[in-house]
Amino acid sequence: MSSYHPGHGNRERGGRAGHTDRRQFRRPDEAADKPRTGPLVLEERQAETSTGTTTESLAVFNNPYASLNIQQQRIRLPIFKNRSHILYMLERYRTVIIVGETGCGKSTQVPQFLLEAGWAKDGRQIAITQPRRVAVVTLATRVAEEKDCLLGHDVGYTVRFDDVSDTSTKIKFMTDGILLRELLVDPLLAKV
Ligand SMILES: Nc1ncnc2c1ncn2[C@@H]1O[C@H](COP(=O)(O)OP(=O)(O)OP(=O)(O)O)[C@@H](O)[C@H]1O
Repeated sequence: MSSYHPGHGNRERGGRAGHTDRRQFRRPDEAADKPRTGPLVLEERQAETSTGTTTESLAVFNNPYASLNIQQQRIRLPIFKNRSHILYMLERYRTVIIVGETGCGKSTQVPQFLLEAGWAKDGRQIAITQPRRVAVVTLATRVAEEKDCLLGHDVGYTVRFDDVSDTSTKIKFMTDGILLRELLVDPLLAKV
């Protein structure tokens, strides 16, 4: 994975028509034996689910802090300096809307702030929805990497036909459709 440059903000979907000047990133060697976390999983799953070629659905992250360790990368994200404000607002109000530029850390950091503040105690889960399954898998993989845990244990995800979580999962990413399905079984989302 050392040759893969995860990124800050600029997410490029490969195959964008007319976009010729984007940076070239080397893809991980598919033949290599790699752990079940990190961008390789994303690529595998995109390849499985993509209706087009793999190149068309490749997600690339450009990260200026890639040389730092993952915790140093976390604290450099713009959202980090608002951590206490966000936790305070979430304690005080039932609904909080967070607006921030793309890549500032909303999807990957807020769930971890909540976990660190004890919101996943007593068997409760922190659920994060995304409209697309690719985003679900990417984010879960990244957060598992940041938490230094195996994907599917403390951090997991559920998309249709693919449940990578267990009963101990504390941060779970899912598609909107999966949350709706869970609402049918548990209308009050008692565990979330
Ligand atoms: N799969 C990944 N691989 C490498 N780096 C990642 C990955 N996912 C996120 N990051 C890094 O974490 C940072 C925060 O990403 P995050 O998805 O939390 O931002 P966001 O504010 O939710 O963006 P958006 O509004 O586009 O959803 C990114 O800028 C990027 O540097």
